[in-house]
Amino acid sequence: MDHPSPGLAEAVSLPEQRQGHGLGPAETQDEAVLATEGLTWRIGEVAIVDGVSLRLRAGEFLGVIGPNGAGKTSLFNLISGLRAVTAGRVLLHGADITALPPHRRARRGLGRTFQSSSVFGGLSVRENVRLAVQAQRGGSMALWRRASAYREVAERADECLATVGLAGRGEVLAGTLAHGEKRKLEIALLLAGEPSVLLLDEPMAGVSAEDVPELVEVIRGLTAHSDRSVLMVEHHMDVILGLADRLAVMHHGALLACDTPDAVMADATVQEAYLGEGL
Ligand SMILES: Nc1ncnc2c1ncn2[C@@H]1O[C@H](COP(=O)(O)OP(=O)(O)OP(=O)(O)O)[C@@H](O)[C@H]1O
Repeated sequence: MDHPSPGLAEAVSLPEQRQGHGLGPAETQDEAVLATEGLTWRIGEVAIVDGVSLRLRAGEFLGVIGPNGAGKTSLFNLISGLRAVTAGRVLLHGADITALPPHRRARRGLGRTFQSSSVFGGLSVRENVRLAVQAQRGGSMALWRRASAYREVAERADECLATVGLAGRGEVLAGTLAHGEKRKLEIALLLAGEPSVLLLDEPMAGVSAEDVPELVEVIRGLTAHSDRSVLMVEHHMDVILGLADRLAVMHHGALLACDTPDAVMADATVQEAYLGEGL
């Protein structure tokens, strides 16, 4: 997307907002739910993603930042299977999923939101989520012949809506939702797939300033009191600093740093990378 990256200086001066969920440092929780090893995507001679090795732990919130064009969305495309890697591996719960298509990665617990929406505007909010739950549970129309199965699907859909704060909006046509609520619905659709790892690509894009705090709280809730892990690209530094346990910084396709937000912000190489982009 074409938008200005915010400056680090602005971000550093923001108030501390992180609310840890009790995860210890890297050494005490080194079982990665998602790992990339030397992940590389080249177009001709140009490495768009260049040997990125990352580890995401259970319950962890890992933010991905970097100047425009650093390769963040491309990294997500490789992890979710939208693009085939040139080299390297993607591991989910220790299993190599590098060769699997996106829907099979999703079945194994890897959920992704897209910058473009997958919402059916002509259906109600609840109907959208019911369809997603039904798809997760096998999708056959035979499912609906059992009243109890229908009830279970409806209940699970309502749970997903409640989790994202849309409990009272089930009957509204999805196409009429404002950007902020639409993003919440997209997250509810993702939750219907019961993912253990969520990839969120710029969830605040297009959301009005007054809707941002509520959406931030919904996203914060995704890892609170659960083993769910989140990998999130976000340009709003105040938002990502308030959410992330660690930050991965990309620059020219490579991973420049991956550490606690405080350590990353103090890193001279990171500051240079942002300043080098003329910010
Ligand atoms: N299909 C493609 N063909 C050619 N170049 C591409 C393709 N996809 C991405 N690129 C280039 O790769 C680089 C990284 O793009 P990418 O969208 O991954 O960066 P990003 O960090 O997500 O950027 P932004 O923050 O602006 O969204 C950019 O220079 C982009 O133009």
